[in-house]
Order: sequence, then C-alpha cells, then structure tokens
Amino acid sequence: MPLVSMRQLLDHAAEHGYGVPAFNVNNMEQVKAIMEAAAETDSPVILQASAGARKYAGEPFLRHLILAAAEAYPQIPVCMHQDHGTSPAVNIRAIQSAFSSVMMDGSLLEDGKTPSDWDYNVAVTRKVVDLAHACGVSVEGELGCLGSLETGMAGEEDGIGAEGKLDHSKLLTDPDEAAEFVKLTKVDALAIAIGTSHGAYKFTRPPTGDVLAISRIKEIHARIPNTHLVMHGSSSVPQDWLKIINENGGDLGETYGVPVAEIVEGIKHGVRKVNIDTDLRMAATGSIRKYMAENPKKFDPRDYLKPAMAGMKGICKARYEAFGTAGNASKIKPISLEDMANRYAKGDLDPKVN
Ligand SMILES: O=C(COP(=O)(O)O)[C@@H](O)[C@H](O)[C@H](O)COP(=O)(O)O
Repeated sequence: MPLVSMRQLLDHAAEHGYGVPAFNVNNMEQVKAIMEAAAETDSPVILQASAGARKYAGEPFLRHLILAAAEAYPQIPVCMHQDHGTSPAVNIRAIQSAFSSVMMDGSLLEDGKTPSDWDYNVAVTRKVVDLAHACGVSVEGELGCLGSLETGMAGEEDGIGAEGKLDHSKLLTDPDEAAEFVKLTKVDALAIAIGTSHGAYKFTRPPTGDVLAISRIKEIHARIPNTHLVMHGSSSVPQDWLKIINENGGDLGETYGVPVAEIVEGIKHGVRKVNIDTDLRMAATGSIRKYMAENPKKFDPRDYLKPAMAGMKGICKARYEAFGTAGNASKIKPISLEDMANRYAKGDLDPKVN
C-alpha cells in the first residue's frame, strides 16, 4: 500500500469515533514492534520522526525504515509524519523526501526553544499549509506551549520545547484563539496545550483536572469540529515498567504520566492523534535492564533487543485497543496524495469554524 496522508487516517478516525497513536521512531526495533502490533490488531499507523530522530539516525535511514514498514505490511495504511518541524524549510525537505504529513510547530521560534508570537505562528504555518496541501500532504500546527500546570515550567526536553517558567495563558490553548488560528491557517490537525509535556516527568502525582485540563479539549472541539486535535506528551508512564527499570539498576524516581482513561475521554471529544514516545523508551529500557541483569554472560544485541521489541509491542497493542484504533486498517482504502491535493484545491477539506 502507498503511504497515506494523516488527514485521510484522522478523517476516518473522526467518522468512526476512535483515536490513532502516533509513535516516534528512531530505529528498526521500534518500527518493527509498532508494525507487528498494528498487524495483529488490524490498526492504521502513524510513524513519526522528530528532529532528535533526524540527528540520531539521519533522514535516509528514517525514510527507508518507514518505507520498509509499508512494504513489509502491505495491508496496513501507514502515514509518515514529520514531528515538530521547526521551520518551513524542515517541512519542505520532509515533503521532498516523501513524508505524507508534516508538523509546522510555529508555537516556538526556529531554535525550537523560544515561544513565538501569534503573527509568526500564523505566517509560518499558513506558508507550510499552502505548499503541503498543493502536494496532498497534511499539516499539523501547534498553539500554546507544552508544560506543567503544576509548576508552570515549560516542557523542556532534549529535542524540542520551551525553556523556563511560562504563565498559564501560554500553557493552555485558548478556544477562541484556536478557532481564529484554524480559520487563518487551514491546518488539518492542531496540537493543543492542556498540561501535558514530553518525557517521563510529567506529573508528581496521578493527575487531576487542575493539572491535566481534559475539559479544555471539549471547549476547543466545539469551535473547530472538523480539525483533528492532537495530544502531545501523551505517554502514560506505565508504573509496571517504572518498577522494572528501578528494580534493575535504574533510578527514575516516582513520576506519573497521562492516564489512558483520560486520553480515551479526550478521544470522545475530538482528539484523533495521540503522541507517544516515552512509553516505548521505558518498555525497551526496562526489558533490556532486566535481560542484562538476568543474563550477565550474554553479549549478542539480538538477545536483548528481542525482549525490548516484545515490551514495546505490548504497549502498542494496548494503545491500539484502548483508543479504538484496532479493527480499522482493513476498512481504509488509500487515497493518493494527488487526489488529496485536488480535494484541498476544491475546498472540500476546508475547516469548519464555529
Ligand atoms: O509528544 C511527543 C512524545 O510524548 P511522550 O514523551 O511520549 O509523552 C513527541 O512529539 C516528542 O516530539 C518526541 O518524544 C521528541 O523526541 P526527541 O526529540 O527526543 O527525539
């Protein structure tokens, strides 16, 4: 099957009331684990590559790994998505190298750290939308900065994210601004800030509504009903994997993620794409630490990467099932990017704004 656009996958998800996890990929083991889980659950797939992944693996390896996934699992629709493109140039290069979906993260300046202003975000996002839609490629934008409502600290990570303390107006996406932003940019999907952040240290206690604003999703969805909402920083930080890591020489301390039940609540109110990276990192690390501790004489990487793949696959299957993604791959007939470009040109995919 050819690569499909994110817009096609998320329109199908919206029509049938489910969400699609978007897993970050950097290497063959992650790609295989995700694809095996998708094949076993009949789930459509979004594989996304971050700036960090580009630095680690390089664009040709990422592209060929994702193309290999599409070739090896021809029954599964696969979207190849650029995660957090920090400039139009990054996204244009991604389109040139066959990505079927891109993210223009204009909430930050090109350094990926400094919060931008409204005019900058609208201008760069609109520029990418015009170019991408002409190629049938979908675009995710971002409004608001990821960060903790508990501490006010921005979601600084090694890859991408603002730094320092931000006020609540930056850490929570405003529904009126979301409507205006979508009207001006025509993005297909919008990443919103509701108190989540990248990485393993999201919450110091199981989150409640004051630090994880799921209610905000409902307000935003009411204003932009056919723009797909995206939850970044949506790993659940599984407590069983945390325990395995800490029991086998790790030291992650006490920390909590976004409960799967809260994501499912978000899916009921317009969340269609759910970004997950940390959970797979934790499953891989826990599996490898445990294997190494129990098998001190082993040295073939295939021996410890096999349990790592099994651990990651377990997380992927659980998310495909919980988000309702399972059972939908076989119902999706791919629409070519050329056809998508024609639909954009005719205005068939324009956003509705209330
Ligand atoms: O939201 C994301 C992951 O959330 P998570 O940490 O799994 O809760 C992704 O969009 C991040 O962009 C990704 O994890 C960043 O990865 P690197 O830049 O470190 O590769």
